[in-house]
Amino acid sequence: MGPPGSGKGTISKRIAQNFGLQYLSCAEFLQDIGTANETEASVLVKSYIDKRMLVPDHVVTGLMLPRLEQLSGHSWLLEGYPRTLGQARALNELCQLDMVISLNIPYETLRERLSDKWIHPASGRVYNMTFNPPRVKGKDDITGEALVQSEDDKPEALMTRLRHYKDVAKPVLDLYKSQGILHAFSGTDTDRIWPYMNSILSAKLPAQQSESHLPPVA
Ligand SMILES: Nc1nc2c(ncn2[C@@H]2O[C@H](COP(=O)(O)OP(=O)(O)OP(=O)(O)O)[C@@H](O)[C@H]2O)c(=O)[nH]1
Ligand SMILES: Nc1ncnc2c1ncn2[C@@H]1O[C@H](COP(=O)(O)OP(=O)(O)O)[C@@H](O)[C@H]1O
Repeated sequence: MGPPGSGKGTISKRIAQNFGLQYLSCAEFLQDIGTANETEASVLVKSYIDKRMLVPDHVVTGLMLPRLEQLSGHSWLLEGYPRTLGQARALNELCQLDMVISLNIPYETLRERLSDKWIHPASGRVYNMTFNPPRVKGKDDITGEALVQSEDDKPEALMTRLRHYKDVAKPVLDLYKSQGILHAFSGTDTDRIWPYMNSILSAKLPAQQSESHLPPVA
């Protein structure tokens, strides 16, 4: 968990790779559904994503939980789910989480990072012009296509997203704190947070697993 731009995607991929976990990003999963063949669910999901609103709890949960059930027998890392108390309660019904990670990053750092963030819309690949720049300025490393900046990452939009994040996340963080599974990390640099996170995860997680690919979306 963490506010927009806190580095959830960046650090999740690092964790999944280092510990051999199946990685599932809720936003990417919903994006794939929204762009898949037209079904009732895909149209609904797309309509919320396009309005930059959270997909209603019962819809996102109805999609995520069966996906997680497909991963039973694997160890996984979820990014961006649960985001609301309703989603957290639904997930609790399915399984007991081992650990919840929360990133506390100062506002000024978020603002600076996001003003420097560029994405490749078709794949969702994310770049930062100082932290992880593309090989060729303005172009995606894999396809060579143009990178764009999101309206959502401009300072005015960021303030609104941040306020919204705090309101929605607080009860979820409180729940996980009461369960004793919340680990919060504060800092301004992913690379400085990483060694602490790595040592806590190393103490909790069994030896690395070898899996690296998710089973395909059904
Ligand atoms: N300068 C700098 N940029 C970073 C650091 N960690 C991540 N970034 C960049 O900051 C931006 C946000 O990182 P993400 O991993 O996309 O963060 P997120 O929390 O998943 O963001 P949302 O998808 O907006 O919720 C990206 O452009 C990253 O490349 C860091 O330590 N320093
Ligand atoms: N857990 C979730 N619950 C509901 N909707 C979600 C969830 N995760 C992602 N989404 C949908 O996917 C979109 C993109 O998510 P994300 O990349 O995390 O960006 P944002 O920070 O704008 O929410 C959201 O605007 C929302 O429509």
